[in-house]
Amino acid sequence: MAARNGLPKIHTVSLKKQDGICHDDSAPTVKAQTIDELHSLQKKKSAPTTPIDGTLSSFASLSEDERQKQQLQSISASLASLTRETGPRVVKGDPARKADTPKAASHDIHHHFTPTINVSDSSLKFTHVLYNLSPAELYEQAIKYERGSFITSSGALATLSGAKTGRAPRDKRVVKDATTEKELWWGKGSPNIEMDEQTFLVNRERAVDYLNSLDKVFVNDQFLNWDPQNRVKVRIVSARAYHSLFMHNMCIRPTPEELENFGTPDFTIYNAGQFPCNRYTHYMTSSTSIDLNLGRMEMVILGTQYAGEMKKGLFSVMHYLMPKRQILSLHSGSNMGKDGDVALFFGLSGTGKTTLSTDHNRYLIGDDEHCWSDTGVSNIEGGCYAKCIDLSREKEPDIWNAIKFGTVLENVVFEEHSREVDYSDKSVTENTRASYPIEYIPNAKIPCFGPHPKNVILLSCDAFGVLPPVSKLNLAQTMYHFISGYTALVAGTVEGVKEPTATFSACFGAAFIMLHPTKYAAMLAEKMQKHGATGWLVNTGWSGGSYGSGNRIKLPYTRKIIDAIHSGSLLKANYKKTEVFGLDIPMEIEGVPSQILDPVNTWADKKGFKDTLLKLGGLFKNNFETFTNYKIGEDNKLTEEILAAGPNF
Ligand SMILES: Nc1ncnc2c1ncn2[C@@H]1O[C@H](COP(=O)(O)OP(=O)(O)OP(=O)(O)O)[C@@H](O)[C@H]1O
Ligand SMILES: O=C([O-])CC(=O)C(=O)O
Ligand SMILES: [Ca+2]
Ligand SMILES: [Mn+2]
Repeated sequence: MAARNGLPKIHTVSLKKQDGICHDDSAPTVKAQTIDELHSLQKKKSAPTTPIDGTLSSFASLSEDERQKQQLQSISASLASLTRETGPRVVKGDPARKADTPKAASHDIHHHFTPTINVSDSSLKFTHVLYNLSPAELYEQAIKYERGSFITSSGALATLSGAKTGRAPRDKRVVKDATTEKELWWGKGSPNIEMDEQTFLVNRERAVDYLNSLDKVFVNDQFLNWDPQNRVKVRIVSARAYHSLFMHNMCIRPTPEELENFGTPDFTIYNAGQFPCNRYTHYMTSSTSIDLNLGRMEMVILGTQYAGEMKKGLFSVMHYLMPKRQILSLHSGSNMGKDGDVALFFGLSGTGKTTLSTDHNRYLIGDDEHCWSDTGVSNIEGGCYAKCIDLSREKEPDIWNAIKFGTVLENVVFEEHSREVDYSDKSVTENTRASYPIEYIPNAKIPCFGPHPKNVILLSCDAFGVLPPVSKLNLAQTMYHFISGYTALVAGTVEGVKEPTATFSACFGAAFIMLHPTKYAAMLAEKMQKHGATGWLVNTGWSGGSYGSGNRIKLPYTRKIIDAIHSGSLLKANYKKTEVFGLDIPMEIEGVPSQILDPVNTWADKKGFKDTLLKLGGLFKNNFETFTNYKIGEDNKLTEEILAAGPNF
């Protein structure tokens, strides 16, 4: 019975057949003749999408081939650099896949590209374009080619953003030309650090040549702004699947029909973040440079892979484009009640926009960037970007549940084997983040727009612990606090107790505004007045003492406060005025211990409270000095009222 190699011979004839009953559970064999053929069966070709309504579309008369050709030409034009004046020879698909090699693919597509005068090796090379890939395809790209990409136990894609785990505002530059010199806010306090057109082109060339040197680049064609009248078409060219998936989540995703008719983008990002800028280049002060050119409508990213630069770079562009159309751009979250009452949540990073706008009892319009036009509020984005340090299922269930397949989880730490994320782990950074499409929140309001706001909530995380948990503001106070844009987060907790430092960031987003803060403030005042919105100041920070002795106000209490604002019940409460800041604070709120509503009650050290209050008041005064010479709105009356609405002592 032994076979030649000494092993027992295997019986291939089923013995079971002999009893007349068929126990054979094997399925029919696959049709494929080879392994390659078998693998080719795994992926079904999707049917080519055709425009739904031919009369509406300018491309409707085009054949599929023609349309594909125009799309590739448009991408090629985006990637044009001096080494290849006509743009690279682009071909769709992953170079690692045999079927995608230029020979087999669209060889007819690039025949019209005549060789350039300066033929270089790069002009002979094809650039493979991975165009608007799906999350599943991007997962595969990330896991195969990008170190640090893993699937977590809930299905999210964990990634590392590299050396930079936050934005680099000091490395962000804006081209100053004849137009922007007049239009933008420059100088002290402004986020717009200048560069010239020539330097921009040097960096652009560096980024584009880097991208063109790669085997493949990712291209996302997407939209900003859910208001159909004011939609902006954006193209993002990047080198990482992580970046492509992040933008897939954060921008508005086009339907197949919208993508077919996309045409030329209004704005293009070249993200060459893995590659540094050249420090011998004029203006460069580090190896990171984020460059915005409003004339060319382009942005170049060198030397940082932090994905938030793309999101917030586009936000800056909206802060330029929208006010030109009398539309106010806002660093705010927004949600809507069952009765259609809309609230805005302003606040600097980490103050609670995402946490508090994501409310199981209300419809989420958006968590971070909005436009307020004559027709109401619209979200700029298609996704949310939540902080996930110390995230808990109990306190933030909707965000917790949104961290699933398709979500990008930046810089989190997970258990090696189970891939269970430890949200309390700050080993990589404290700024761990989750980026997910807005529809991952169960009660998202899609399309993401709503009527004019009823409540405007200014969030401040006061680590000094002297601002009341909630105050009702009049219009002048709302403007004063909007222009001040105060928060005091504590930088790092690693080395024990640290002094809180005050941050003042005009319009709760000085890093993103392009015009002088008073321009946005005037628009906000006008809109709030016209639509009768009420302003509120909510401290999501410390109570019972400054950072170190007090504690952060419990999230469930803040939620109760926000509930009372939404329901209108807080408007009817009894109020008293505070010292120094002159804020109107309620005496009671359902579900919140009354004694915490006046911060002085929570401090054991009363003198310490008063000293800290005066110290913060002084910081506000100092900061506001920059704005005392500016007029806000049409008449001087409002300006005077605003100046008087600050701390008084
Ligand atoms: N009382 C509170 N109110 C709000 N947030 C709180 C409170 N206590 C703790 N937090 C925590 O503070 C953080 C608020 O971050 P959030 O993501 O909402 O910031 P954000 O305003 O959206 O900032 P960014 O613009 O950077 O996205 C969350 O991690 C939340 O869990
Ligand atoms: O841009 C980021 O990194 C996150 C964010 O929303 C902010 O800082 O306001
Ligand atoms: Ca947020
Ligand atoms: Mn933000």
